[in-house]
Amino acid sequence: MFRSKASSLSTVIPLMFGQSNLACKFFHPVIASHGLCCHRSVIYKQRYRMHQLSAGRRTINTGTKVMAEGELPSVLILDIGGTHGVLEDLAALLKKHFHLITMKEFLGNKEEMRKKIQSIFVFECRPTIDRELLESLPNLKVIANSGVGVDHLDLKMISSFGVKVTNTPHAVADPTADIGMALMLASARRLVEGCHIALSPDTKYFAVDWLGVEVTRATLGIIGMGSIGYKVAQRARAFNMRILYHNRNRRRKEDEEAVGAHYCAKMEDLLQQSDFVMLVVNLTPETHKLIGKKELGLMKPTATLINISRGAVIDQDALVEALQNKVIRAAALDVTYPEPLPRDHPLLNLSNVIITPHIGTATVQAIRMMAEEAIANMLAALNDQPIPSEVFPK
Ligand SMILES: O=C(O)C(=O)CO
Repeated sequence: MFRSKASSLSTVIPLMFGQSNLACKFFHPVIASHGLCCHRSVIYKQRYRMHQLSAGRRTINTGTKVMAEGELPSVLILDIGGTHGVLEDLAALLKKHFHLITMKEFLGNKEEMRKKIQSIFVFECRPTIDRELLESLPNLKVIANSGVGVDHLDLKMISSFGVKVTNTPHAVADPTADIGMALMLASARRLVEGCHIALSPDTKYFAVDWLGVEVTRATLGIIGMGSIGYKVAQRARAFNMRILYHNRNRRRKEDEEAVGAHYCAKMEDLLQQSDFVMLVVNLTPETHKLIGKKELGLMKPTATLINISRGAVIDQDALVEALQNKVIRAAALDVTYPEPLPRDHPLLNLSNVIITPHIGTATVQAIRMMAEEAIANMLAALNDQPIPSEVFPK
């Protein structure tokens, strides 16, 4: 069922583009101070205004109509609802542009709300969207995912409803690369074990009994050299690491030289040479269980596997076996499948494993920046403007 692109928002016409950041900051210092610069009139009238949003290196222009408060386009929020300060902050940001409808409100008053909803904001990468929900929203135009990975969304099915999907690649790159580095360092230096020892009542211990390994000058193999992988390489360079990478497409020579990264056309070569292997690929049918028994067997027995992409990129049973049999030294995982792991999962009982609960983007700054990126995407989609970060089905 394809929906006509001419929606109830067909009256929304962008009039003017190109205002400077400075002018935007002048008009809206509060928003500008958070990295997003947005010129928004305080007078809610049927007038047309231009919004310029910029965060970091990005500058996104979206034309949007400034609407009466009660006429703001409605956005259905999946998985927000908490009372935590950050989420309230995020909701406040969204409320500047949208009328917010929580899933609970929607389910309690479906008939009344169905036709109003033009966009869905997916908070965190977990909640999925099914056919039934899409069928119930005749005016839905865009699903804005906060986060880069959209493997939890059926892009083909969503697109068959004429609905666009967007993500937030800019907001996630730095914090996710930071988590990759944090896991690599924590695993190398056995930080979690050290912390437990320091906290235990018996503080008589000998560091020589649990020596770590050094990250400095070691070889790091990055599998997946997109923007997050590249940010990891930039950080690793500061540790004088030898950097190898494997990617579908080789990066430009200038990019390689800037971080001193060497391309491995064969993933096997990278696995054999690396002291640390970091997974930073998207989860796709091609990368599902990319690292299994054979690949783990190619790694050095002293090597550490770090996963900041998606749990299903690793064959988890093969990983448990490899860790139990010391085929590799250790693993540090921000992602698993399922999330969270059942309490009796063997990965939770291995001393050479560190697991964090998918916190790549769990920072105050990233949550805000993801919301800003998602807002820019939604406004562009609703105004039939070029969408800064649209994701297409393959
Ligand atoms: O952005 C995403 O998809 C993440 O999972 C970040 O950790």
